[in-house]
Amino acid sequence: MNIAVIGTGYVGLVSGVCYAELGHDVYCVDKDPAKVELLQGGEVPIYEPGLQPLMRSNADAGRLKFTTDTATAIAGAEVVIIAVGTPPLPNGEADMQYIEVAAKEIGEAMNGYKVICVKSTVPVGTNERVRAIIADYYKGSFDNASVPEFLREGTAVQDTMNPDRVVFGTESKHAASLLTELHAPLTKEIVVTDIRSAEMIKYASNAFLATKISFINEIANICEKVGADVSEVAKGMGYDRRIGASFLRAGIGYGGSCFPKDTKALIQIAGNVAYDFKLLKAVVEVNQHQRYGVLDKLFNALGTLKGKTIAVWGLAFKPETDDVRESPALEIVDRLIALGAVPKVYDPVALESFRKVYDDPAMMWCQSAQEAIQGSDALCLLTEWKEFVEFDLAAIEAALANPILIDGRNVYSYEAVKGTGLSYYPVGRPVHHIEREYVHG
Ligand SMILES: NC(=O)c1ccc[n+]([C@@H]2O[C@H](COP(=O)([O-])OP(=O)(O)OC[C@H]3O[C@@H](n4cnc5c(N)ncnc54)[C@H](O)[C@@H]3O)[C@@H](O)[C@H]2O)c1
Ligand SMILES: O=c1ccn([C@@H]2O[C@H](COP(=O)(O)OP(=O)(O)O[C@H]3O[C@H](CO)[C@@H](O)[C@H](O)[C@H]3O)[C@@H](O)[C@H]2O)c(=O)[nH]1
Repeated sequence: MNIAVIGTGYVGLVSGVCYAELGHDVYCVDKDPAKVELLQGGEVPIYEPGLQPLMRSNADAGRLKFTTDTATAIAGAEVVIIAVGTPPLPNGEADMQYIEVAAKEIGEAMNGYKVICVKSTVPVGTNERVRAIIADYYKGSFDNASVPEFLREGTAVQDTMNPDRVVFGTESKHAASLLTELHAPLTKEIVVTDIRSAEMIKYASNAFLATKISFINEIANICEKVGADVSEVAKGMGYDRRIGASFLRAGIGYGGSCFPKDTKALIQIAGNVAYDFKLLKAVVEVNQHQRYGVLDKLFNALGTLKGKTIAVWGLAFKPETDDVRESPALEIVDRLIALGAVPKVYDPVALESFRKVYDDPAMMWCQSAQEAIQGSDALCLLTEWKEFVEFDLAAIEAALANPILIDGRNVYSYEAVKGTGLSYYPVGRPVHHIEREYVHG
């Protein structure tokens, strides 16, 4: 099949590479000439495990090409996939400007029948709008489909090649059979539905996962007060198949380019049809508040933050990515500076991407985890990178001026902390377990 992908962000690049890996001819287009030049030179502009070798092997095999010109990319394509950004507007609504420009450019370049798919996360009704824009410029026949994407950053290749399901919405039998043929090698679980339902499935899925996280974070906050252990609670809940074990890790709340934006967009989508999505509003509010737990614990431990050096391990919104969009670390570092502390920050891959969006003369940029903790008054772990999880706790204790460890991701076991002199502050787990013999596995 000949496929054109519009936009080479996470979604466009990963899906383009994966479609090529399935043996299709893929032409990716991006407006950003610097990005296209990098991609043409075999370099990947994002940190995503496994992506670069797959991209290079498919480019070398001639199945994957990059251009800045939409007409060139779509000329021979049967399927056109729009994967441009839909960032949040100040009121939370999704910004449709990139989608609309992409639709116009496709309309202008159309040279025959194609199936136009929207993979970007878009409000219900957007595919109809895309159809109308293209139809303004192109009078021939074409079909539309909503093909939402469910990949996670950090495991994007694995998720795309082994998805739990593929969802698409279309009114066209021909488009349905073409898209089924395209995705059949990936999974048996293909949900074919109408366009509006497909658009809603994406928002509903992200909103539900965000709800699970805020739910377990609230349980964690109660656990802290009643002396229960949220990781035990989550484990006990997760064995119930109706609940499921995933997305019940308590911590500093969700970040990233999707959950924060898509929850707020769904609240707006509901609001536009006069529906007050109370539950989701609470999910967002709980998430916003959850990150402040780190600061409360620092206050408890240190009394004041003025003049204190605070090691911050982890700036990315999750491990295995350099993406810092909506990372809770941004606000935590900002608050630390506002409170007169000196953050000593380190992340294995996200230092540069963080520096591009946040810099302050009051902070110290460290080149190693060890450098960040050396002589610091406390350590806050904000991203559960393997390097931090495996760090020797005795070495942390030795390096810190005050042996205070705020574990925002609950990565250390009581067993590991016991026997060290660290004052340990996890999320929703009682520290008195450390003092007594811990008998549960
Ligand atoms: N990032 C994720 O993990 C993820 C996962 C699932 C769904 N999504 C959704 O997919 C969409 C894309 O997300 P992303 O993170 O890949 O976006 P991104 O912002 O990282 O990348 C978008 C790319 O599109 C390019 N672009 C914009 N207008 C263009 C045009 N007219 N022609 C060609 N290129 C154009 C930009 O230059 C940019 O490189 C969003 O709607 C997002 O919500 C993202
Ligand atoms: O139990 C959990 C699970 C996740 N998180 C946090 O939630 C955020 C999002 O994590 P994750 O979902 O793994 O990463 P994303 O790459 O943002 O992927 C989400 O957003 C994408 C964009 O829409 C969707 O495609 C994916 O299906 C959806 O999982 C991160 O800050 C995590 O630290 C928790 O706090 N606790």
